[in-house]
Amino acid sequence: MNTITLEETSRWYGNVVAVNGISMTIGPGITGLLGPNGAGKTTLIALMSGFLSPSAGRVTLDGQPIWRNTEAYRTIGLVPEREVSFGYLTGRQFVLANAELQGVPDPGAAGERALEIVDLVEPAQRRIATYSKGMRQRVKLASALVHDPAVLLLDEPFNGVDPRQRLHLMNLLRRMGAEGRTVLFSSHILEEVEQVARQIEVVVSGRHAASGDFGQIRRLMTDRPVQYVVVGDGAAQDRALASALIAETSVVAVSLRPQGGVDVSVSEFGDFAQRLPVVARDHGVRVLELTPTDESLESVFSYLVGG
Ligand SMILES: Nc1ncnc2c1ncn2[C@@H]1O[C@H](COP(=O)(O)OP(=O)(O)OP(=O)(O)O)[C@@H](O)[C@H]1O
Repeated sequence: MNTITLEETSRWYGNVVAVNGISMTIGPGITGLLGPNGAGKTTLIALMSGFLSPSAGRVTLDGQPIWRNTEAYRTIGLVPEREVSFGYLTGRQFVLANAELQGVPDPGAAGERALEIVDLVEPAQRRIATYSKGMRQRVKLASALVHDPAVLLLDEPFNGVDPRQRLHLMNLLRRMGAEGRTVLFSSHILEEVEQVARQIEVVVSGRHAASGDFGQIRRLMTDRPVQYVVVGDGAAQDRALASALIAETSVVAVSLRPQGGVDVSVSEFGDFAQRLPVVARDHGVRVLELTPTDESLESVFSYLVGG
């Protein structure tokens, strides 16, 4: 129930392939859609919410295609990434307008209920233009909840939101997930996704790169080969360290840097982190610095897709 399925789904814009043959299933509970900027997250969410038709493949809700399916639209709530452009409306007016558009039986009551859920009843008489970033996210969430959707899709809901509001939003999502709704939110930050999502789907360059719980994804990301610079106390120490480290099973390559320090390629970080202090001590080397050299999220992601 309330399961979104993508089968070999692609979406292209002219000759740009934004989503490339993705198959995945999103069921009840919270799923994090993780990927760097431009990975295709917004396009995927637009496909799942029926805003875009797939160029190839199928996107279904409980077996029924979502595109142009009014029934599915009644089941899905969407919190888009873009800001509410009606800053001159009060929060209440905005949420009410959405309740009316959804055609719910009692739009006034539905709007109030949604404002209550996101804890915005009191500021609801103020214009949205006066809201903080976190409040603007919450008013979008309220408007997505007016028809009590069983499926909730949120595009980068934590972007630019301050830590306190972020916690509030996370708790809200947790509650929605615990109620048995299917909740999917996108993010480019692993830590953010880890904190709330039961299941994580990673997309990179329009492709489905990995899938699993946060333990599995974290392991994939930390167990990849990583480059470090280790700096000892002087050139002789660097040399001693280099020759000692190459004997370690977690080390794949070492080379001395002309400017000082040793470049070390590590296949398994956990083991290396435990062994480095031991090796340094055994060889009388003082380690002054240990720095990862390719820790950018992009390098992590490109490793996951084998790039
Ligand atoms: N309307 C469009 N026309 C042409 N190309 C587009 C269009 N929308 C998105 N793209 C391209 O498709 C790819 C995926 O974009 P998408 O917005 O889905 O990624 P994203 O993961 O949501 O990224 P971001 O977090 O930066 O929004 C990008 O290369 C983007 O430039």
